[in-house]
This record gives sequence, C-alpha cells and structure tokens, in this order.
Amino acid sequence: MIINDTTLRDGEQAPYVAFNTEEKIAIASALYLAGADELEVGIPAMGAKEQADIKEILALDLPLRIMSWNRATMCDLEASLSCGLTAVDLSIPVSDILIEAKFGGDKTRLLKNLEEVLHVSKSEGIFTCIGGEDSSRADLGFLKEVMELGASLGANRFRYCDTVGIMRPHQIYEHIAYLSSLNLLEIEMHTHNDFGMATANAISGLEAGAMSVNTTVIGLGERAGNASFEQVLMSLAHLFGEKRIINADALKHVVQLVEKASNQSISATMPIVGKNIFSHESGIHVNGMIKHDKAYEAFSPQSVGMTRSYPIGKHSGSSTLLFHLRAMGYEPENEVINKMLPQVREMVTKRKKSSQQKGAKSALYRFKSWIN
Ligand SMILES: CC(=O)SCCNC(=O)CCNC(=O)[C@H](O)C(C)(C)COP(=O)(O)OP(=O)(O)OC[C@H]1O[C@@H](n2cnc3c(N)ncnc32)[C@H](O)[C@@H]1OP(=O)(O)O
Ligand SMILES: O=C(O)CCC(=O)C(=O)O
Repeated sequence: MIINDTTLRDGEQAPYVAFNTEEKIAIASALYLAGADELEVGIPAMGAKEQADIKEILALDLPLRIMSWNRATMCDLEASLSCGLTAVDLSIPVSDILIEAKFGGDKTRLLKNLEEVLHVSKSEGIFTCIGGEDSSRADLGFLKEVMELGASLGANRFRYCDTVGIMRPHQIYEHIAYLSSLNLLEIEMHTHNDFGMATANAISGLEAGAMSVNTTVIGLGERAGNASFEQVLMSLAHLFGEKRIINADALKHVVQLVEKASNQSISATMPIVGKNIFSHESGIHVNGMIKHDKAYEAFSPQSVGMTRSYPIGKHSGSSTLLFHLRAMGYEPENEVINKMLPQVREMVTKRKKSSQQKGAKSALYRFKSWIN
C-alpha cells in the first residue's frame, strides 16, 4: 500500500495553519524518514511563493514521488509544470452539488475540460491522479464514467474523496469494492474526519481494494482533518502485517515538527502519539503489565519513541504501590500497602491529579513513617 501524505497540502488547509519555507522543507524530509511513500506538497496555482517552496522541496531530491494538487485546468497544470513537478493530482468535482456550484451542472463541459488537461498532462509524461472531489456524494455510475475516461487517456490513479467526511466504513467498503472491480484505475483514499471516521474509512478502502491512501500528520486538515499519518502507518505495519520499518525517532520528530509548525497541541489520548497512551493507572492493568509486557499494550512504547509509566492514581492497586516503593528501596508489608491504598485514593480525588512516574516518589514519601 502507498501512503501519500498531504500534510503540506490538505494539512495546511486547516484553519489558521500556514507553514513557512523552512517548516515545509523540514516536514517533507521528516515525512520521508518517518515512512511516507509519496508526498503531496502544495498548490502551484496559489502563486509564486508556493511555487518557490515546491521547487525547494523538489531540490531536496528525496527518493519518493512528489505531487501537487491542481484543479483540472490548463493554468493550474502549467503552474505545476513550471515547478518541474512530474506528478500531479487533477481535481474535478464529481457530486451533483459541487458540479452545480462549480460548473453550473454542466457535466459535459467538466469532462471535456478534464479530457483536455489530462491529455496534456499525459503527453508531458506526468504521473496523473484524477481527484474525484466529493466522490462519496457522487453517483457511482458517474464515477465509473470519469474512471473510464481517465483510463482511456492513460491516467494513473483515481482519488476517491470523502470530502465532507460522511461515510461509514461499511459503505466505503462497498463503494471501493465496486470501483476496484471495474479494473479501470488504481484507487487512492482521501477521507475526512467529520464524524471521527477518517482513518477507519481509509483503512476500509484499502481492505476493499484501494492501493493508496492520503494521510496528514496528527490528522491535520480541513475542518476535523484527515486520516492520520501515524495511525495509518502503524495500522499498515501492525494490522496489515506490512513489512515496514517504523523509525520511532523519525515518527516522533515529524509529529513534533507538525505540532509546532501548525500551532496545534494534540490530546494526551491521541492514538499512537498522545503522551498518556502508555500510562497505565488501573491496578489490574499494572499487575498484568508487570507479569507480561504485552498484557495491555497493542504495540510497545519504544516502537513509537515513547516510554511506559505507572502513575499512582485513584484506580491503583497494591502492585502499583509496591512497584514504586521497591524502586525506592522499600519492601513494605502487605497490610501497610492495604492501609495506604484508601489514603492514596482520597488524596488523588482531592487533588484531581494522579502522580506520574517522577511524582510517585514524593506522593509515597508522605507514608514513609508507615513503611519504616
Ligand atoms: C476539497 C479541497 O480541499 S479542494 C482544494 C482547496 N484548496 C484551496 O482552495 C487552497 C488554495 N486556494 C487558493 O489559493 C485559491 O482558491 C486559488 C488560487 C486556487 C484560486 O483563487 P481565485 O482564482 O481567487 O478563486 P476563488 O478561490 O475565489 O474561487 C475558486 C474558483 O475555482 C473554481 N474551481 C474550484 N474547483 C475547481 C475545479 N476542480 N476545476 C475547475 N474550477 C474549479 C471555482 O468554481 C471558482 O471559480 P469562479 O471564480 O469562477 O467561481
Ligand atoms: O480532489 C482532490 O484531489 C482532493 C480534494 C480534497 O482535498 C477533498 O476532497 O477533501
């Protein structure tokens, strides 16, 4: 499967996000190191500055396909060609709503434009993906027509876009299974997160036959964002069993870069990268983890550049307290631990704060006289 990351295009379309040249270069390089297979890096039609940034990214000479996003118009394609790009996405609206808004409902004109631009793109030897904007609200018969036209003109890929994020995984599966059964063009997933299903829908599309998937780091993007790079990457490696080498440091680095450059802070429970996802508080879980380090984790913290912790909290059991007390050099009696637990619960509930690894020591020191 191909991860085509669009952090530098759809990611940057998130409200209030604007990357400068240095940030774009750093993010592109970091995405390569973290395991992206292709990058969509911007929109040349935006003008000279965007084009200059794209040229700088191309000058990095990263060994992966670099694409731009374009309306399927000659002027957008020319702007891309002037950057020296050799791969483009040519986007057309495919739902009745958007065809009405952008082409006055004229499907014939829309397809004629696509045909003209695609013809030039292919005669220039450009890898060309047709972007089906709003595919999920489109008529499947019309998508077939677009794909037939694309295939007849040598297009390389069709991007199925759930532009407003309204699909469910099962529906996506049915759409993509049908479109791939046509054997016209390979399919790329582009899914939005309006109902929190972007990654699930992207994965469902891959299971149904799509070959490629658009992602963005930390799911950045229009409105609620896109399928997240780190979630898709880890899913391909761990759930699909793809032989991908996950570079934990590179993954962590790209997430930090994008967080900072986009001025977003991710939630502590964000899959793959949230700071609390390897903090086990529940007593039964800590007890299990001490006995077997896979007991309550789907993948190791080291695999994503993180560390595990056993915070002392309201849900701690005796194993957690013992773990920390032993690390401090104590070997308390069971009855002491059992006496401490209700006090710890009381204390944590009052403070509304668990004690993280470092704070565990000071939290337990208040019971020092009981232990000695
Ligand atoms: C679903 C998506 O994410 S699509 C990508 C959206 N991304 C962006 O819009 C970010 C970058 N955009 C921009 O910088 C600007 O909008 C530009 C440079 C592309 C265009 O700017 P402007 O020429 O000033 O046009 P403006 O943004 O007001 O309107 C867009 C125009 O493109 C047309 N358009 C939109 N999509 C397409 C398409 N796929 N094919 C042809 N025309 C299209 C619209 O109908 C509208 O045309 P109109 O002016 O005749 O009504
Ligand atoms: O048309 C495309 O290639 C992608 C458009 C897009 O970003 C979307 O539909 O959300």
